Formats: sequence, C-alpha cells, structure tokens
Amino acid sequence: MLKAQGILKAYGKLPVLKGIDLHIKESEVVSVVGASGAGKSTLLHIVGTLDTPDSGKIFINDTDVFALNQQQLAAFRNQHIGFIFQFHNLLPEFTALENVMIPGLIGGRSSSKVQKRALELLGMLGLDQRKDHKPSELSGGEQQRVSVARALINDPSIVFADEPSGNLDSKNADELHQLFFQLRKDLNQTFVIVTHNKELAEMADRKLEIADGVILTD
Ligand SMILES: Nc1ncnc2c1ncn2[C@@H]1O[C@H](COP(=O)(O)OP(=O)(O)OP(=O)(O)O)[C@@H](O)[C@H]1O
Repeated sequence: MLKAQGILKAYGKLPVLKGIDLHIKESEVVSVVGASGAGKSTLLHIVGTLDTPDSGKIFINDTDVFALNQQQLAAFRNQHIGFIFQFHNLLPEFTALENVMIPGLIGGRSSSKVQKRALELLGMLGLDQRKDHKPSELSGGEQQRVSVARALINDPSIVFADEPSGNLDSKNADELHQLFFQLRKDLNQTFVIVTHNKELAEMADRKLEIADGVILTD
C-alpha cells in the first residue's frame, strides 16, 4: 500500500527526518508516537504528499508520487489519500453533507453518486440526523466524524490522521478511536494515525515510535 524509502527532511539547518524507511500494508491501522518535535507531523505530511522530502521516495499503490507533476499529484491525492486533522477544518458555510461531498465533486464524479456515498458514510458514522447542520451547529465529536466521512468520500487507499482526537474529550476520543477500527473492519480501510493518546497508540496493529528523526521502534 505505502512504501517510503530513505526519507530525509531538514528545515534550514535543522535535520528533522534522518532516513525513514517504512512499509504499510492494506487495512493496517498504524499509530505514530514520539515526543513533541520528534518529526511525526513532518513525516505524516510527507508520506501524505502534502510536503516534499529533500530526498527519498514514496510509493503509494506502486505509484512513485513525487515523480508526478503538480497537477497529477493533486489528482492522485484527491483520489487515493484521505486526511483527518486535529481541528476538523470543515467549511463553515456548508452543511455536513456538503462538506463531505466536496472532495468527491472536486474529483469530477457525478453529484448524484457523490451524494449517495456521502449519505451512506454519514449513516455509518451515526450522523443521519445531522447532515443538514452546519459545523457550528455540531458538537466537537460530530464535527470530527464529519471530517472522517469527508476523508473517506473518494474511497481512498490510505487515510492519514494527525492528532485526530487531540481536541476531543475522553468520551468522544474513545468513540472516534473505536470508529477507526470499525471502518477498518467494514471498509478494509488503512489508517496511519499520529497520536499522543496512549490507548489509541496501543490499540493499533503497529506502533511506530519516532525519535531524533528515525523510527526508533516498530
Ligand atoms: N515549516 C517548518 N519550518 C521550520 N521548522 C519546522 C517546520 N515544521 C516543523 N518544524 C520543526 O521540525 C521539528 C519537527 O516538527 P513536527 O511538527 O514534525 O513534530 P511533531 O513530532 O509532530 O511534534 P508535536 O507532537 O508537538 O506535534 C520541530 O523542531 C519543528 O519546530
């Protein structure tokens, strides 16, 4: 599913990633842990193609992603990669349903197909009754579940989550964590999740510990 080879990244003179090699299989749930500043978000952004490494390669489904031009990469990201962030980043003027549909419409699928899938996903995430609400009318847990549905709208190969429960209370965090495993079971979904939450880190199939720019334990 995902292969990273020899990833190096520095910000100015500060080396942040010092040679990361990583393989992730389909339907794995992988947690990424490490001290603040260890480079977890940097790694997630690079394997998620939001940022580029100084050297090294990333293959997602055998596509050498950094060999694509900007336009091809944007299309690839839209089709194959989902993102969930700590702050949901939903668009405030749009309803839950519209927010979930947007990446599908950008990908050029017909609006009726995108809407059908968005409604299915909102149903799976227990949000049937919330589809016409705007983000400000939803609880924090509901907002984050809408962002999960949005990440899944194009049936991505892999979903990257950066501190997805960092902004939730423990009850909502636990529910969100259960949801990741439910989605893996129901959809075979692959997740790579940066987290400071110990329970989630331990529940994952694999826990990667990043320290000093390398994978210390896997
Ligand atoms: N755009 C940037 N420009 C300069 N330095 C950066 C940039 N992004 C991150 N850094 C630095 O790179 C290092 C790694 O940051 P990163 O955000 O990847 O850490 P992290 O492990 O995700 O930390 P946290 O758990 O606090 O989110 C830190 O020293 C950070 O200050």
